[in-house]
Amino acid sequence: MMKYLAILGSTGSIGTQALEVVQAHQDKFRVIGLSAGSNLTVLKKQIATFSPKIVSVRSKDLAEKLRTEVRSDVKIVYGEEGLIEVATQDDVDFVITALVGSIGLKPTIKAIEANKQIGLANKETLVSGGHLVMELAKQYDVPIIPIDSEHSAIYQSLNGEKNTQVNRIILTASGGPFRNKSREDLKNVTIADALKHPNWTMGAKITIDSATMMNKGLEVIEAHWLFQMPYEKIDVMIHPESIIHSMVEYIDRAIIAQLGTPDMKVPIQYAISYPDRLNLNIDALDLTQIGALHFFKPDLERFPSLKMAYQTGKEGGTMPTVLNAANEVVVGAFLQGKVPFMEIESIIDAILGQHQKVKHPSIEEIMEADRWARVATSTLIKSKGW
Ligand SMILES: NC(=O)C1=CN([C@@H]2O[C@H](COP(=O)(O)OP(=O)(O)OC[C@H]3O[C@@H](n4cnc5c(N)ncnc54)[C@H](OP(=O)(O)O)[C@@H]3O)[C@@H](O)[C@H]2O)C=CC1
Ligand SMILES: CC(=O)[C@@H](O)[C@H](O)COP(=O)(O)O
Ligand SMILES: [Mn+2]
Repeated sequence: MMKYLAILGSTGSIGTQALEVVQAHQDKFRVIGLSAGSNLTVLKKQIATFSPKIVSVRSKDLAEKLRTEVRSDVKIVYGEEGLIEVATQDDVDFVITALVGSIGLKPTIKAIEANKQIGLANKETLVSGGHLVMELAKQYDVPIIPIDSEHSAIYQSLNGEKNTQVNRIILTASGGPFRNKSREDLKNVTIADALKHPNWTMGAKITIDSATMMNKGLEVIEAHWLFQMPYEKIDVMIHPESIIHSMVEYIDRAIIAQLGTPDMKVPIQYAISYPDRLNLNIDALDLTQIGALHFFKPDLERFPSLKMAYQTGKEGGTMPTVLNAANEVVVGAFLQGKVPFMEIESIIDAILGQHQKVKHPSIEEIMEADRWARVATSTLIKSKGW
């Protein structure tokens, strides 16, 4: 049966790979909606190839510019309302959320309320408002199928098993580009160094998160919500080769893992075609070529972001919302050369310390905490004068 898709963040790393999968399986998928931020060059090519009915861009100006450059039968919308309109189109069955940042939260909520299935790459949505998203998904009986590679691996390893039989979830982490650097070495790293992920080619924000290991911290919170697991049952293991994408240990101590070459097309195809799988024209994993896989315990003093995410996740309420928003702002500032790499964590820690937690936040309180954290983080960065 044909599946009708909307892709939020179609011009990014996940969005473009999702479209590659779709293009190779045109008999199964039809693209109804796309959304970009400001990359009109890529978006125009996607419009020409996939003929969506509706596309959204970041701002009114960009929407007006695009309107003069594409076919008049494509509806062009913009901003958060535009994202929501794309995600809730009547004929869409499945929404791929591949936006970066908590901007994805509201459109995801609206898509669930419109009974759309969700393929979720946008982890910040669950970090910021995980309790709301999961409650709604349950209420509307809408599946949230992870695209993040670790969570897809867990989803695949859990397939058919009961949650109550799980002893722990083991998230693997590459350790990022600075896995072997001391805190002292980190004082001299550059933006270019931080953007060199050892195993994955991804968008800039998640690549910096991998370098601080905040990515793994966000993924711990993401796993807590997706799999309804207490934090005590979520472990992180450094695995530099990124071949085992994550594993589940059951109460009988059996461990089930998902392995593969690091290629996001695997979790993307799994999410969009679940419960079936699609043929992918990618390299097969040859363990005899790899020879050895390695595993280490993460050093939480060496990677304070991971420790901070566990603590913040356990505190709950609006604390993870603030962690996420502060991280988004400070990573953006790092990428503009305004914050030294070593100070990313101290800024987030300071903002968490200033926040008055709301225990059981509504969507409005989540949005307010997100706004507050963004202003507080920008103000703190400016005051430092780096
Ligand atoms: N890349 C990867 O391999 C993986 C990514 N993820 C997660 O997937 C999500 C996407 O990551 P990735 O693809 O790497 O990110 P990219 O930065 O490559 O892409 C982000 C997408 O979001 C769009 N966008 C950004 N800001 C806005 C905005 N304000 N309004 C509308 N659109 C916006 C961008 O548009 P434009 O470029 O046109 O401005 C782009 O289409 C993240 O949450 C990430 O953590 C998870 C696992 C792996
Ligand atoms: C591909 C993917 O899912 C990323 O989240 C990746 O796992 C990042 O690598 P790290 O393990 O270095 O955070
Ligand atoms: Mn991941």
